[in-house]
Amino acid sequence: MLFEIGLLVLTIFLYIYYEVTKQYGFFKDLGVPFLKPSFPFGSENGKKMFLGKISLQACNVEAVKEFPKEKVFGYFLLGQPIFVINNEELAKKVLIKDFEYFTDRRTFDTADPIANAFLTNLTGMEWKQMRSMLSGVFASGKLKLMAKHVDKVGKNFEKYVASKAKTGEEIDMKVVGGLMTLDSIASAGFGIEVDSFKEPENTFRIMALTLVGAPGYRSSLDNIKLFFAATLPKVGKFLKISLMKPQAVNFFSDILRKTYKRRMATGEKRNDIIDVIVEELRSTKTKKPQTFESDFEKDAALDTSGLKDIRETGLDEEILLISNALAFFFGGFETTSSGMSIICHKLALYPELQDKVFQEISEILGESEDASFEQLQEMKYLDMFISECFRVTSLLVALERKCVKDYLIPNTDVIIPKGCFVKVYTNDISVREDNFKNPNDFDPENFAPENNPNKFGMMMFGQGPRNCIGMRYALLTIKITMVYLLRNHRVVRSGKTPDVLEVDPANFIAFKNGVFMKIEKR
Ligand code: HEM
Repeated sequence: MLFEIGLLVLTIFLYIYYEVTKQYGFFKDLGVPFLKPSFPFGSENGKKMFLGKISLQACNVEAVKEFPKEKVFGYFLLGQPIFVINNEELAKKVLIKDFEYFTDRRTFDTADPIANAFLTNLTGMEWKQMRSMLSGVFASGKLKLMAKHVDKVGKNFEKYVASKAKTGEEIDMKVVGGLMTLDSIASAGFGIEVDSFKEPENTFRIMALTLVGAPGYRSSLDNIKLFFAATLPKVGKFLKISLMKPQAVNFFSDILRKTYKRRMATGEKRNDIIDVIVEELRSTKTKKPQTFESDFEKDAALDTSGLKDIRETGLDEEILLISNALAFFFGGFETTSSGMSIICHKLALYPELQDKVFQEISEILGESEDASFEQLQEMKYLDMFISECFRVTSLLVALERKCVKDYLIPNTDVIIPKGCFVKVYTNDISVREDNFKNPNDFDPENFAPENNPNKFGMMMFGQGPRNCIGMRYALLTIKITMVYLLRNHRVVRSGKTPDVLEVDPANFIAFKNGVFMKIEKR
């Protein structure tokens, strides 16, 4: 018996060894420089990441340090070859001009049909169909109606801030920004009004934290599962790995289903994401007109050839509503609160620039109690400040794409084969001397129109047709938060405010040791 068990273990080990190492000659055969791999973790940067020593971002930064002058090189994650593109022109080709070769991202093939239908998880024509259908969800007219829900939450946030100014307590902006973001999504997204500032333990919040696997709500076992689903999808599917905790999925699906049924039956409208998604689902024409409010959006134009009318696809409206609403939750919750943390950290570090932001807010708001959508659009210095925060501190240092048809890298004889992953390294583009007036300092004037900023240099929301679909909504929430934070208060450094925000290796959208600061009354 012992012999049989030993034989089985050996066979499994040999199989894993073969699967992991079979492509180790990949880059050598292509003549592309690469970071040498070793079993089982792959290249040294990948090994450090898997062992929890460095973050996902640092994994890419370390790789680039090895080949700072190469436009294209490779490394291995386990047995998976990863191309790195570290060149602005090539980056533009992969993300925008030659997008048809790189339409997909890494997907998580799970046992969960709702997660499998997330926009983030769709590929090829299915993705294009859904992206086109959702493209109107955050159009200005719709956003303006949603802004009222976020504004209400902003006022709760202001009361909370006032209470902290009185006691002089330190706050962790990642946590507080999370409360603001969550209540906004609850209201503008799910039609539910909660006040997490008063009642942080409310069921909606606990379930939301469980759903996204926020720090403290995700075990090491969950991280291992996620890792398998991302790097060995066949194993992930075989083990029936689910990305989301079933009780949280059921909780939100139930809310969405009931709300959907009630609204269908009563005709009730609240101008929130539920209404807008259903409207978009119903109004979808084969080719919807695309509207662009910036160059960033123009670069995201979708080639709509071959698209069907959504009603011909046979997809179920209720499932589409649930998966898209949850995908927005996933895409928007931790990212927006991390974005707010980055901004507030900079406000605390640069009080004189904070005064300029405040000055603009108070001039534009005047005596008005509420911040109107139009007033928010007028806040141009705030826009510049936010862009500069995201240029200097980005959540991601590289954007990932999957090559969907063999791609000959221009001016070389190297072909990126179909099926390979490519990391477009964006970090260096943000600090290139010729891209910004003052690239090495924190200076919102870098984004002043007269300084001709390189729109490609702020990659926080990605680039090209697969960029962040929620950017306008995220910026709206962030701007409302800044207005209610600063109009009567100021953010100041506290003993625990870090000089530099360091990403937590265990969670790429959280920061090591929090983002602490204090609030003072103006
Ligand atoms: C500050 C906040 C946010 C940041 C920094 C952020 C960042 C990003 C980034 C970097 C990507 C990948 C882009 C690429 O690969 O080129 C992305 C995609 C995405 N984001 Fe956001 N995001 C934010 C807020 C939101 C919000 C509020 C929503 C929804 C309401 C959202 C929904 C999505 C979705 C669905 C995708 C996938 C798009 C696709 O695959 O077509 N994000 N986001």
